[in-house]
Amino acid sequence: MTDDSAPARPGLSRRGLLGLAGAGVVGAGIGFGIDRVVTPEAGAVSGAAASYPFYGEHQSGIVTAAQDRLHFAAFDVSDITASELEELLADWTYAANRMTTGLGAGKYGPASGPYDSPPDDTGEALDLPPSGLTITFGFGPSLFDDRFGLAGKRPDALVDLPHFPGDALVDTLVGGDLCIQACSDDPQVAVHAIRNLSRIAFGRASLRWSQLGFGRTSSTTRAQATPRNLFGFKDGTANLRAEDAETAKDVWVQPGDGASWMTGGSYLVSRKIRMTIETWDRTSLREQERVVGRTKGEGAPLSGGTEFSEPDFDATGRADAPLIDTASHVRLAHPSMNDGAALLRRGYNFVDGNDDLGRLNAGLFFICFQRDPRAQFVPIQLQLAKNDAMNEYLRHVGSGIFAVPPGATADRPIGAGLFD
Ligand SMILES: C=CC1=C(C)c2cc3[nH]c(cc4nc(cc5[nH]c(cc1n2)c(C)c5CCC(=O)O)C(CCC(=O)O)=C4C)c(C)c3C=C
Ligand SMILES: [Fe+2]
Repeated sequence: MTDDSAPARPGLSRRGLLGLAGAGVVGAGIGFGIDRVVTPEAGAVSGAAASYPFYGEHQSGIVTAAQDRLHFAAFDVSDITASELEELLADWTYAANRMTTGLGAGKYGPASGPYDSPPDDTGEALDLPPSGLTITFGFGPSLFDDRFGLAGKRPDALVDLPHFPGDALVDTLVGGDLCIQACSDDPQVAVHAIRNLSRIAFGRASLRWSQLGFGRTSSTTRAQATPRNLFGFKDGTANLRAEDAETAKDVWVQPGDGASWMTGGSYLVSRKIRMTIETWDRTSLREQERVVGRTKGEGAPLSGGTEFSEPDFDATGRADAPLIDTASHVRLAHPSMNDGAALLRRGYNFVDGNDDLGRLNAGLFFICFQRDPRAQFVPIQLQLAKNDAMNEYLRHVGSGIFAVPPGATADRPIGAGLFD
């Protein structure tokens, strides 16, 4: 469908224009013909046609019903100026807004526009509906060093994560100046989004590391059934949910929390966690359930009840032993063990081929959102890293922390508050 109705880019740079159209010259008025179909009512339809608005008070992809696929990317910003960084964020905003409605990244589309220039969209999503695509942007601690004059804008909550006991982080899987989380129910749509945003960034930011995920490992709304992780257990049962009134205070940065440009934003922590599934698969069901603290079939707490029953950590069985083991994951991650702290989890399973020993390189790409990582992810992970029986089957190899600013509007691109 012909489209030129997307909101104009605020202050579009010549450089950005070139990036969006590839490396060539953009000719005015040529070839507005081929693009994808706009979904009429964002969020009102489900399935492949589902579409969530990019613009809004908060970024989408946080409390949005978790989609089934992920492409996550961390970028390093090149040797550019602060105003070129601002232009990059404006160009990303423009393209992200289009792609989440099912349009191509640029106004011409993959098979139109100036014939002697590269197309402004790569084309692999041309015939595909938006499939619930959300694109969520974040800023890593390193963005606030001395390169862009942003040191004074670094929120106190955007801490450098401490070294946790047992961490086996690999340098090439850690950090990043910027991140983009693309989620969709169609893997090709998520990959198309990251590919095009990366293409638009050419010369301004480059990929540092990236991760594909399949199979969500959380539910973020009450309507969603609980999925399973690669240990075969239901994951996401006790997650924060979009509909619950208390979720907002645990997820969104509130006025007075610190850096005012982050009000309405959130903090994302990512951990690439390798799961030694071959060892797990040789472990008895009794031991698997002891480690998790829930039943494998129903996902009910070992203290009894059904999936959504509250765990009773005081309940005891034979010889007065606690029914939910003191080292079980569920007990140690529970708010009652962590000063009331809770997380909105939004992770994905991954399998990245196999290692030299013939074991699947599999695990969970853990993502969580929160109002303040100093009071949420850090203490919970410290507790787990020290005491969790699950550690025997886990290895944390990648890590990232990012400030996720509030949502953009048609005239205020993502991260505009950094440059006020
Ligand atoms: C620091 C936070 C967490 C990490 C890292 C983490 C890794 C991890 N978790 C599972 C599997 C399950 N986790 C479950 C519950 C759960 N996990 C965390 C936090 C982290 N998990 C929290 C806060 C909770 C909820 C605790 C509660 O309030 O009851 C469960 C049980 C089902 C559920 O509630 O989701 C499973 C199963 C894996 C495999 C893993 C690393 C690979
Ligand atoms: Fe967990």
